[in-house]
Amino acid sequence: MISPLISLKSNSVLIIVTSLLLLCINFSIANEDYYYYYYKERTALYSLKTVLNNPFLHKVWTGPHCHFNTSIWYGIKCSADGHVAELVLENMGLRGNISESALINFSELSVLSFKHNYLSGTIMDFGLNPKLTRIDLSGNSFSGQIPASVLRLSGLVSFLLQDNSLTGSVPEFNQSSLREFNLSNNNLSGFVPKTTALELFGLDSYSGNPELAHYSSAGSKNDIAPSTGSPDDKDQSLKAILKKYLYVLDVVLLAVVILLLVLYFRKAKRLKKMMKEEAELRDRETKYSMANERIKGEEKSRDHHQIKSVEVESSQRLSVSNNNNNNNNTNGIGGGQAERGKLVFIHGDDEDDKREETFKMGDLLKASAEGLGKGTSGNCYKAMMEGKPVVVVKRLRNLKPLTEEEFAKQLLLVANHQRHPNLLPVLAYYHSKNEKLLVYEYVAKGNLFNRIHGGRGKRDRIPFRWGSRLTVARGVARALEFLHLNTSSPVAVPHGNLKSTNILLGDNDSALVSDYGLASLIALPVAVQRTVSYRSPEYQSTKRVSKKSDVWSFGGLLLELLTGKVAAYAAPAGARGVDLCRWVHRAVREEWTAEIFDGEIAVNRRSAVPGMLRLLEIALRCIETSPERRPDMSEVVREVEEIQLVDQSEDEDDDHGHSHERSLTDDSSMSTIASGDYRR
Ligand SMILES: Nc1ncnc2c1ncn2[C@@H]1O[C@H](COP(=O)(O)OP(=O)(O)OP(=O)(O)O)[C@@H](O)[C@H]1O
Repeated sequence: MISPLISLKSNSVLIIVTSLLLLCINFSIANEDYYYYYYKERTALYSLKTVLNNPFLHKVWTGPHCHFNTSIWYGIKCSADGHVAELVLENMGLRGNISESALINFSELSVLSFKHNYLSGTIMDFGLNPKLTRIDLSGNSFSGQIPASVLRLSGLVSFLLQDNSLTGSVPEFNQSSLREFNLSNNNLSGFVPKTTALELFGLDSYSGNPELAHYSSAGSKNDIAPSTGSPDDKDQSLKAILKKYLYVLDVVLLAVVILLLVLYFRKAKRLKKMMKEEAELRDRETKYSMANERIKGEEKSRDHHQIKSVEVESSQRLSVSNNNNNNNNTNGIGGGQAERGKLVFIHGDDEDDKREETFKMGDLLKASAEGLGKGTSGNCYKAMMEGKPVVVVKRLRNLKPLTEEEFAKQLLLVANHQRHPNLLPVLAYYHSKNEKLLVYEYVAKGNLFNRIHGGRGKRDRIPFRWGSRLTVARGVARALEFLHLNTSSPVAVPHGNLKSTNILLGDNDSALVSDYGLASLIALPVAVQRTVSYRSPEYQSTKRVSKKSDVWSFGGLLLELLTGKVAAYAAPAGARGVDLCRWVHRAVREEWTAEIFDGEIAVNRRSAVPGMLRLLEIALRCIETSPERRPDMSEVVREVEEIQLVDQSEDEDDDHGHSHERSLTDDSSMSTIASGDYRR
């Protein structure tokens, strides 16, 4: 951006300097001209003084003859630029023979008068006195012809040459400016030319010329001879022409300089503007990227400290005091309708079920948070408050556009479902225009997915044995049964998203099913993405989530428990899964059932095998393609509970006499499963 400005600047400066240099040269030439002409005039005046030889003139014609337009020399007037403009020496009794070239150095001369003296010689050449307007040489003794150069005096007003001894013809004067004209009393001859200018003057102007006829009827053929001039004259005229050109050049150069300056300043202004705009743009970009960075930073810190971001909104608009002890709540939700900005604790209907409101929104806002994971319905954060129980905050997103009342109503349904030992209760919720939060107890042992798949092959992995898996299966079955049978709910709410990451592990491997009841809050397109039940075969035709689709999901969960393989439809982001239903069906069909079970289940426990096969059988019935052929959850619970829970310590025993594979293949149940007779 700067370089064009510099190049423009340097070019312009070069041109300006050159132009100024030329102007200086011109000026010095002009100056030199001035002095040249000044001294030439002076020399001519001195020559004239010598010729005239007049004591008076000798006395007064000294020093500089012109100082600008003033002169101390007698008979001389100067022009503004210090040249002789008038030469008037009248009635002084002057004598002398004036040369023809006596006036050639007076280029500015406009008035010449030597009238009434005794001067002789020929009439001077006026070829280099173009400004002459008045010539009065009357009353002298001039002889010879009237020079043709008088015809070139275009501004001639007065021409008085009477009373001399002139001979020859009258030149063809035709200057329209001519007002006074007298050639009387000379020895002129021929005809007075018939020109418009001369027609103005009568006989008096020609009288006293015996051989001169007043009008030339034939018209004079007097050619105006061009001034031949001396070499010096030629030099003068050349100089005059050169001077004229130099003036023109000066004007042109000056115009160029002005033009360049104008262009330079305009371009500089434009460049300055462009640079300013560019700087502004850069400034804006910097601000924009800084803002972007800031937003990114904010997003990042929101991810890590999500709860903190609520603080801004809450502290601005919301009261942090939360514990609503108002018991006029008929719906079972603590405090009835959520007051704007308050954390609303969810209680059961009866007094016994009242939760202790051990923390407030303010505590939550101050808590340090740790991200647990990004679900499709929102992100989960572990919130650690000082001196308070650790909780999990689920920041909901992709919600249906529900009003606060509708949101509270849906949570009421959840609240009514929550009082079961295998369902993770929602402790509280928070609702504002921009923020919807659910608060849960924190379950330290984590989720079933990590228990099955986490740390495989690592030495510190605690094996997940058959007894624990069966306990989990029972707990989940009971929780689902509870959800499906809950008649107190005005709307039947299937879980809709049953999968191993939504099953948390409490004490003694008790299952805590979470994430239930959210399907009614989430916008449908997102719900389709997240909800495992939507992947059930019948969803393609019915487009509805049902209790039977929950059964299908439960079947899938049992397969995951038994095989230790990740189910593709329920795999969290980043985990690759297999189509467990197809895989297991194939294994059963091809009678390599022994390979179905996770090697870690019961390393060498023969006693566990019947239960495992029984659970596999139940799982296969749950994943029947036709929903009608699937058992309902009550049936499933009964069957799962019939499976004998082997002594936990047996899980750990080593039975070196029987290999795991042999135990399974030897079992007669295998043939039952393979033949498909597990269906009741
Ligand atoms: N109360 C809790 N205690 C401990 N861990 C929890 C608790 N609630 C959720 N988690 C864990 O936090 C993680 C994120 O859960 P979240 O429900 O947001 O996503 P998801 O279960 O992976 O997917 P989806 O949104 O489909 O349910 C999961 O690993 C989940 O097991």
